[in-house]
Amino acid sequence: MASAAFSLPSTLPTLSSTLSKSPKLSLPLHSLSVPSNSPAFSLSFSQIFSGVSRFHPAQKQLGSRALASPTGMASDKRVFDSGEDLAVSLAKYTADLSDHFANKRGAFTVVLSGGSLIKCLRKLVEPPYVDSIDWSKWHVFWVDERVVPKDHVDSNYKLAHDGFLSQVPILPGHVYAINDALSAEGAAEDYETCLKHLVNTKVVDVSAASGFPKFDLMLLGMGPDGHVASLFPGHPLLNENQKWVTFIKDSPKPPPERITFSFPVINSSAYIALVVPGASKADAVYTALGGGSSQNAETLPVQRVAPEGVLTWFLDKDAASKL
Ligand SMILES: O=C(O)[C@H](O)[C@@H](O)[C@H](O)[C@H](O)COP(=O)(O)O
Repeated sequence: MASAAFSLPSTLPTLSSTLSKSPKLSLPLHSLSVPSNSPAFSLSFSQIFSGVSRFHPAQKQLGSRALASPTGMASDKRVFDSGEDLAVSLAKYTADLSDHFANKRGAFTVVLSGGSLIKCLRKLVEPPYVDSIDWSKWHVFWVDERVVPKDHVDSNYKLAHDGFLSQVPILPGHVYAINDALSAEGAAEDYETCLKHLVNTKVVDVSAASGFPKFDLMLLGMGPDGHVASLFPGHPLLNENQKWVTFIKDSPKPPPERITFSFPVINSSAYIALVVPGASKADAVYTALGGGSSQNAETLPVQRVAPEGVLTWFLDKDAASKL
């Protein structure tokens, strides 16, 4: 993808500034609220999507099978023989969910990670999706963010802006970046406060089961150590069960200061895609999906990903090489 020359606007939107300008959605409230027992949520992944038959013909899918999650909810694993095939499938999956939630609730709340995920979304900025998706319904969040200025090379906002958001017509007021003028603690509190406002105004759904925000689609990457978001192996933040958004100042992956959604928020999602390419992830993938952990081994953070809704793994053949 040729990346257009990009200069960051002098005034970058923050979650707080966005909210102060963003009007409430004008749709009736009932059309925005999707109860957890609605038909859409009781359908299995294969009922909503027709699986392999809906894959792009050019896509070489090596395998897809249903897995049992710790919650008993079926999850799905897709393995592709190239990053290109993975990107094609991920674009179709995301576009289908965008249509689904835009029709059902008049909004589509999407949560991004940093890292290689953004490159994996590259097909969304190309035809047919760049033209067919109703981008005006998208509301974009980050599952974690590094506490750096938004024009810093380590910023997940900048990564997503440069590689994705600047190339599609998502409304600037629907992009919820952190307030980078605050400390890690302050930015986490600010993000949580603003999420509460978005739940109250029905932009973000809420889980009837957990009371935590229920995002429509969470797109997660995974590190070689099995971390997701900024929830790292052995860290006390793994057990955070009150806060929606918390902070870390000793991240083993640089930079050290970050904010992150907690597991209860991650696991209240309607859909989670775990997008995991690369050989460096093969051991953690095997531990999570292949029964690779011994009795004494510590549970990897990724093994705690068990959404209320549907979990789908998008793996390339290198990440799946030990399965
Ligand atoms: O900001 C971050 O660091 C992330 O959100 C992090 O959780 C990332 O998703 C994984 O580390 C995978 O990153 P890669 O896909 O680049 O390996």
